[in-house]
Amino acid sequence: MCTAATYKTKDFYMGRTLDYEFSYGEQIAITPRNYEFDFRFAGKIKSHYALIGMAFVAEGYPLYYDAVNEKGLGMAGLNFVGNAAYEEALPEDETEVSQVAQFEFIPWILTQCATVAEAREKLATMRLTGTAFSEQLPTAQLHWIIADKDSCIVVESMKDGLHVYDNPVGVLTNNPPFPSQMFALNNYAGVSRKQPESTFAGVLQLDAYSRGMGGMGIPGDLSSQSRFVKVAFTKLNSISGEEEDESVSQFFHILGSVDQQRGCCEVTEGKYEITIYTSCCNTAKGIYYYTTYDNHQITAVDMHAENLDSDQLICYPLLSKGEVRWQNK
Ligand SMILES: C[C@H](CCC(=O)NCCS(=O)(=O)O)[C@H]1CC[C@H]2[C@@H]3CC[C@@H]4C[C@H](O)CC[C@]4(C)[C@H]3C[C@H](O)[C@]12C
Repeated sequence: MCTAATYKTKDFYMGRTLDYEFSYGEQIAITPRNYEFDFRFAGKIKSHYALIGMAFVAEGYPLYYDAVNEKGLGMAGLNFVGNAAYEEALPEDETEVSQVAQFEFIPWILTQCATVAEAREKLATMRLTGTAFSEQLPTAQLHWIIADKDSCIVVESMKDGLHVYDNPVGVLTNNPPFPSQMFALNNYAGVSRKQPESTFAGVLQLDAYSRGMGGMGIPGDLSSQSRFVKVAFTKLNSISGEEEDESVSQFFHILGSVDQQRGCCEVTEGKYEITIYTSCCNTAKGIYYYTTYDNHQITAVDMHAENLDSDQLICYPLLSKGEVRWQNK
């Protein structure tokens, strides 16, 4: 499972958790403006917006899980198992629109679009194909969240075509499809950050004996529908200072509300899903912050500290070992 969220204070932030039972060996990858993208069907793009994000680098190619470009447009791919269905690639002369393999969808959009509005235009003239990157890396079943500081959409490629939905909460998890996830919020219309009134029945005066009782009913399990509700409530009620430190700290608390602890979700005998990493990107500044399961210290990589006119990928391995800061020895 995974969860993605957006958050706006003075700047706009976007990030995700990646929950899984093993890691591919992903890294922070910065793709500078002159790295040549050789798209499977759509040709080469030699000069483009620079990207920063989390990627598994295979044969020198950044297979992005989530990324942001220098214009402040961000995108993340999350599992959508059982619902994702892609197009078959057609011979070039049989299609008018650009064909894009699912593994190159993030670079396709982020190298060329500065805003969600521009991404929507690209989406209207493309076919997303199920083409695998390689035999060892078969097609992933994903759906995507795309956001800038003003709007947010979800893209789902299903048997009945490519859907593009407005996302007014700025949150995405996994199954079921996005419209169902949103609909489920109706079940929680009564929850609140405020203490409940005693409205159970006129004859009973019930007591709010603890703080936080307005949120009673919000699910706490790790299913994707439950995480959607939990993180939507947390995000939409979030209050923080506007400054960078306060915003980033709050962002990690938002995604922390759906953190997965080893042992609570068994996927196969003896294998447990955990939150491998949590990310938070300041989309305006191009800074990628992250924590890992064992390293709670927020670590950051700034794309603008690199030569963005280069043509070579720049990678930073995840710092995944935690450190205790001793105070008395
Ligand atoms: C496993 C992850 C989702 C985690 C998740 O959601 N786990 C809950 C399971 S569940 O929701 O409960 O069922 C997803 C998210 C992004 C994916 C990569 C995207 C690029 C690339 C695409 C290629 O085609 C295949 C290889 C590739 C490196 C992908 C590997 C893997 O697929 C990644 C890491």
